[in-house]
Amino acid sequence: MKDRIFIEELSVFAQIGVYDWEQKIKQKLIFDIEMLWDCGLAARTDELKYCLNYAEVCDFILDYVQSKPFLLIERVAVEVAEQLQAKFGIQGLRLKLSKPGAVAQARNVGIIIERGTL
Ligand SMILES: Nc1nc2c(c(=O)[nH]1)N=C([C@H](O)[C@@H](O)CO)CN2
Repeated sequence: MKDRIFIEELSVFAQIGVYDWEQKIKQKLIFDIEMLWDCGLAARTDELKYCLNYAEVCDFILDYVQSKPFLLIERVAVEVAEQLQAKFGIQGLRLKLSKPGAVAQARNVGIIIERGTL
């Protein structure tokens, strides 16, 4: 089974950064996520309750990342991945977290993590 639900360029404004000035502002983070999910039952029944609801996943990420301050993007990425696996029963995922404003000379910087089997 290789089915995946994906989310591209989910933007959230977060209190994120290691410097004092960064904790006084909000900065944009962008999530790109692929989540392993067997879509067979949802496809056969056409019922929302059997799918991995990408809208619910997005709402959860927005609430979680806006709920508290973070220093490192590593912490955001790993915590969100662990929360998604536990809350939604996702066996495997790939999560890319971008902080596009962090380095003026770079178009983008960030982290990519994988958990479970993909
Ligand atoms: N690997 C990381 N490197 C850096 C991080 C980070 O979260 N992970 N953060 C910063 C600063 O907060 C930076 O974004 C300010 O411009 C530096 N390096």
